[in-house]
Amino acid sequence: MGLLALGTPLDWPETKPLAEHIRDHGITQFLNTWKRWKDRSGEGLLWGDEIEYLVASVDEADHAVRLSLRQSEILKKLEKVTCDPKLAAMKPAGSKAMPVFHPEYGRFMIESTPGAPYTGSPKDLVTVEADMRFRRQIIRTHLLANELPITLTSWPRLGAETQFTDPPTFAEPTESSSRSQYVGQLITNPHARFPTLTANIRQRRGSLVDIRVPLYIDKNTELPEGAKAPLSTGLAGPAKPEPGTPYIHMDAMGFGMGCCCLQITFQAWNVDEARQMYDALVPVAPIMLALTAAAPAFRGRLADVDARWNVIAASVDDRTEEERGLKPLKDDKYKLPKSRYDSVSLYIANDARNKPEYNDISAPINQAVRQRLLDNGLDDKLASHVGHLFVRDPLVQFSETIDQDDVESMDHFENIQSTNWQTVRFKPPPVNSDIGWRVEFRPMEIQMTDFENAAFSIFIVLLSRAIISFNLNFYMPISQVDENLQKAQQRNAARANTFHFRRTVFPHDLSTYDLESRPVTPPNVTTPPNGAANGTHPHKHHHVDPHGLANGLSKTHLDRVNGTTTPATNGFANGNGKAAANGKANGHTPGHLRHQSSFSSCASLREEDDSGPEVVAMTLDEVINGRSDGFPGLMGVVNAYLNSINVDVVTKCEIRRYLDLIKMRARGDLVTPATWIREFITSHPSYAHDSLVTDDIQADLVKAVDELERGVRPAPELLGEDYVGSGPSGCL
Ligand SMILES: Nc1ncnc2c1ncn2[C@@H]1O[C@H](COP(=O)(O)OP(=O)(O)OP(=O)(O)O)[C@@H](O)[C@H]1O
Ligand SMILES: N[C@@H](CCC(=O)O)C(=O)O
Ligand SMILES: N[C@@H](CS)C(=O)O
Repeated sequence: MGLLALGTPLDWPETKPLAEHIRDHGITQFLNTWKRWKDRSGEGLLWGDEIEYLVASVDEADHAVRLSLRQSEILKKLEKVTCDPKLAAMKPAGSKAMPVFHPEYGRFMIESTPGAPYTGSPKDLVTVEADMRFRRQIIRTHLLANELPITLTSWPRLGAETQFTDPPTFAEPTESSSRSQYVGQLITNPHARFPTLTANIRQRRGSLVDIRVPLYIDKNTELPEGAKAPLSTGLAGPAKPEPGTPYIHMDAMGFGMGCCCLQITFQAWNVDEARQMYDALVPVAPIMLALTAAAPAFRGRLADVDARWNVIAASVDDRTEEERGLKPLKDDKYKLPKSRYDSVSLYIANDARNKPEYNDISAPINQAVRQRLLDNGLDDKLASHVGHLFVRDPLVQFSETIDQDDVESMDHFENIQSTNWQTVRFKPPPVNSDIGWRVEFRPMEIQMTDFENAAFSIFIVLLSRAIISFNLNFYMPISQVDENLQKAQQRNAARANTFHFRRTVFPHDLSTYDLESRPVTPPNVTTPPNGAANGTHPHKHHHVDPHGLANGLSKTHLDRVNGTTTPATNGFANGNGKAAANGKANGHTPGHLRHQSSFSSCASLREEDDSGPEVVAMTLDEVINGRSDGFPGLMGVVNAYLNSINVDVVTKCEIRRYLDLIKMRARGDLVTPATWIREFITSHPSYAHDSLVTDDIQADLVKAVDELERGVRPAPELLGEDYVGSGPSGCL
């Protein structure tokens, strides 16, 4: 969630003339931070998740479930959680502090974060689910008896024809900040930031936002009025629906920013590591969007997409007609190919592997900003990144904070930064804090259970460790990443689509990797007792061992990175290539997903074959679980990382439960939440094959989602046979 300052918000005509002042001081603030932090190392990996919830209000008499608008009252209660001794006594053993709850855009939304960031130690990773469940439990106990905390990405009937909020709200097309014909002011968090963002986006754009999602056509679907009309404006990115495609229309920021996601923020050792991690995660973002897809319905209708991304992109699209290329540039400065909420357009690492040809899409840059940063000693890649963010205008400014102390504040910088909602965010250190350079991973959709939310968080954290430890190379042209982001949202993308991905990811020339200059073993990971470790290895090593250990890395390479390697004996991967093939894990896989689980999907890794094209089309299964040509898959590199560190047996078993979910979903053995929700809707007795999600269907869906989360409703096709809600994992 962005900057929540207090004050008197300015409307768009008042904000616009301040844009240059805000940008100018924003850059001064960034430079002050840069000077303080450019050579400084932080404490290494600390990370945290953000979980967004919708609060549902059940009306048994009407057989309807609506969005509860009691965000403020609920948050007021949740603020006191830290000092409630009864709740403190219930805190899970692994959680370091009581959780924190935050407001979000929708007046029906709550966000939670852990009270203190986690480390990357495997023991810490396995506490994440309990912490998430604790947070949900706390919310649950602060709701009314008929309210439920639900982690659905999109509320199917937001903005639909019959009442969808509790208390009832009505569209006020001449009054509300969005001017929507479907939703009223009261769906928006009343904090000045949110109505002001909404109104200023609309005013800057010069019209209401215009969101068009392809409609899922069933045999009795009545085509909406205008279905045959050509689309004049619409979604960011290349995969717009063709003219005449029937679509679901939405016209307010709340349709997008009222969606929920799962975000992960990592702290890096230093700025270079943050830039490296950012770049590596850019191509991973669409993959994880496809794998977590959970939004098949909007405004009471089934969509022909499975994910929220384009909806939010269009919901905050403040570009004028000139900027959107509909008119020649006259009053505006830039033609802007993307909305403020969209995919990353530039890689930023100062790395020889970040080649110009990978930055192959139009990414307008504020050249004055770029030049100022260059003049102050920044390199071109970072200067261009900031210059690219700073083509945008500020959207929310308070009259009290126009003049700031540029040494003590980052607010003007954050004003622009926090309204550039990209798939990955590079976050400079805050002022007056020990927090260092961070990277936020933002594409994932929220999952219905905390088991899944924990699984995806843990997977991404482990992937980030693998990226850093092995200096992985995921670079591919950004145009192909963008194509993937569009494909990721298509219906059934996880199972049916292919995605561009790089085939060779391990560094073949390690001379690009300066092992001497920094520690590469994350500080919170147990260093093997006999390990020399920590990046002080003197040798240069140039090739991945053709004989390939279980994990696809040469022994020498692992020795360099970790001080030692014991893949065959540490009980993780088994090196014989059989576990993945026969579907059985290392002889002992108790608990959840037991029937099909295997920890070491990397077991059959071979030497990467670097002949042939760099980037190829892969199924999601291949991107995650690897290919027979030696591409290890994202799971392969995660396993290789885990093989390279010491982890006790119980912790390994716990981690395996989470990784198995990812592996099996990628393989298509388990469905995505979007598929599960779509099937629930289309097989509901009240569904008339007309694409409509009625109150009746939504009521049953929301109850089912709650039951699923609590573990009282089995859904083996989504969660595996052994999912037990908050019950025991079977690993002890
Ligand atoms: N030093 C740290 N390093 C990494 N993550 C941290 C650190 N401190 C807190 N976090 C985690 O970062 C996550 C986001 O917190 P933060 O306060 O940055 O949110 P935010 O400013 O609202 O983010 P955004 O608006 O970019 O989504 C939380 O999960 C929090 O636990
Ligand atoms: N809820 C938004 C993210 C909001 C934010 O940037 O904090 C999403 O689903 O992506
Ligand atoms: N919560 C997001 C979207 S409105 C922000 O504050 O930036």
